[in-house]
Amino acid sequence: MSRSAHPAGPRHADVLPEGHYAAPPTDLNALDPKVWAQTVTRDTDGVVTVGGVDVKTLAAEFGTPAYVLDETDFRARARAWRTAFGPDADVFYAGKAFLSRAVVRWLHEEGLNLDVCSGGELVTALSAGMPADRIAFHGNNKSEGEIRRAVEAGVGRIVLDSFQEIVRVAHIAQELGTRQRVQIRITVGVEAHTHEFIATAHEDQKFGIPLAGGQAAEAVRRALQLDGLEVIGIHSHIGSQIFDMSGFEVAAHRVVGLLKDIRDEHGVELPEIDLGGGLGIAYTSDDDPREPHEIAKALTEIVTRECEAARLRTPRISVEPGRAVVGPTAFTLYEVGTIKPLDGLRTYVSVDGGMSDNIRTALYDAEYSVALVSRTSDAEPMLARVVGKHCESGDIVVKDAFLPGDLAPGDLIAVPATGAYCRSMASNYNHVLRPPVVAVRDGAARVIVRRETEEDLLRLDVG
Ligand SMILES: Cc1ncc(COP(=O)(O)O)c(C=O)c1O
Ligand SMILES: N[C@@H](CCCC[NH3+])C(=O)O
Repeated sequence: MSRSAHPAGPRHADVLPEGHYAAPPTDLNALDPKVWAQTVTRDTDGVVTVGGVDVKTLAAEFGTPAYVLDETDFRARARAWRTAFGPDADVFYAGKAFLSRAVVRWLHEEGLNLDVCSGGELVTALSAGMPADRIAFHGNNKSEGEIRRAVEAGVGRIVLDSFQEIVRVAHIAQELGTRQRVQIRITVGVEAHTHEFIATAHEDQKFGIPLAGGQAAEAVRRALQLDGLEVIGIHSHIGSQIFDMSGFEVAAHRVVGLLKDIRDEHGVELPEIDLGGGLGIAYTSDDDPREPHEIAKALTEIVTRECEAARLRTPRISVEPGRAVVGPTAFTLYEVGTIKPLDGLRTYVSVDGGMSDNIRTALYDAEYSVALVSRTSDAEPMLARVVGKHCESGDIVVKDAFLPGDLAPGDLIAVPATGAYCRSMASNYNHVLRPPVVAVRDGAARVIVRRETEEDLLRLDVG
């Protein structure tokens, strides 16, 4: 394919981006290990490889767009979380970030538990052999059918999210002649420093039961009276993509405060607390996430200290990382299509996917980086915006990016750190087919979620 050269992008002061892309990086061919999966490298010929397979081969074999997942990295991160928390704590991978049967098997093998939040996630987990007692079932509006299925399967815990659900789950468990282990999700009133749509511990929102006004204490009071429930602990999840540990500190303080009140009122020391997920990852080189061992140490110390002060036995801690396990392990591989330089503004680089495979930029103003991966280039950087093929001007994948000025149709570019909440929130908008997930390891690539086909679309449309 011929390469049409494009002018080195505009430098108009008004359009220069803030933050990560305020200035072009010194080397556009460099791949920052902070944002790329562990086994990603550039070959001597300039082509990027992952797990020993180069992206040109992947594109030829599986097509584009495709999510390319580094299995070695996924397993390493899962293991790092497991090891960091040790045998006296539990790590529940949050399946909402990305779930497939292969992933469930890897998690099982690496000793993690699983958090699911719908019947669909539950059936995926069970069908891939995750033992039911290692599954936690979440959700603010679980249907009776979902609850029944979870109780029948014998899930390790159901996380109760409302007063109505306390009664509903107790009733179903009794009907099925069992006692369901439950945690009660509370909102501790923390303002997590993250996007408004993904903060979940302030009181004015749909998740959990507020600690404020004694509502959480009342929920525990009611749950303890019901024969169908075994209350094992309190759950708090403060939000997502969080770097600052102070929110967790406040949350732990307030959860332990509730445990103390429960002990004082009922003479019961609940044996478990779950501090949720939400740990941030690097989407760009400006982000500095903490390692699992640092997080484990910090959380364990906070809970132990708070419990000592309250004269409580330290409960078993669990956490639910999703993004921090899978997010960095995948990139989205796109083929460049139309390139449109707009004088004095920027160059629009269209790819063969878009908001249907990554809604996060449109939804949360998320920042991503991007690189040319099918070759290297010494061309001048151009200020670009990577956009999709949807009928929507907000269909932006990477808002501000510097790409080489000689970028051309047919080049492959990749957006790293798309392992979490991209495939799982993918849509069929404009009847665009959802991309496959290709897992790569030790020189071999295999599809773990296949590409949607036109037949799939037509099969759903029953006329
Ligand atoms: C209850 C619960 N646990 C865990 C998670 C996983 O969050 P993250 O992927 O940010 O770790 C979420 C999503 O924010 C959640 O709602
Ligand atoms: N889906 C969100 C996070 C919400 C997580 C679920 N509570 C994201 O992409 O960041």
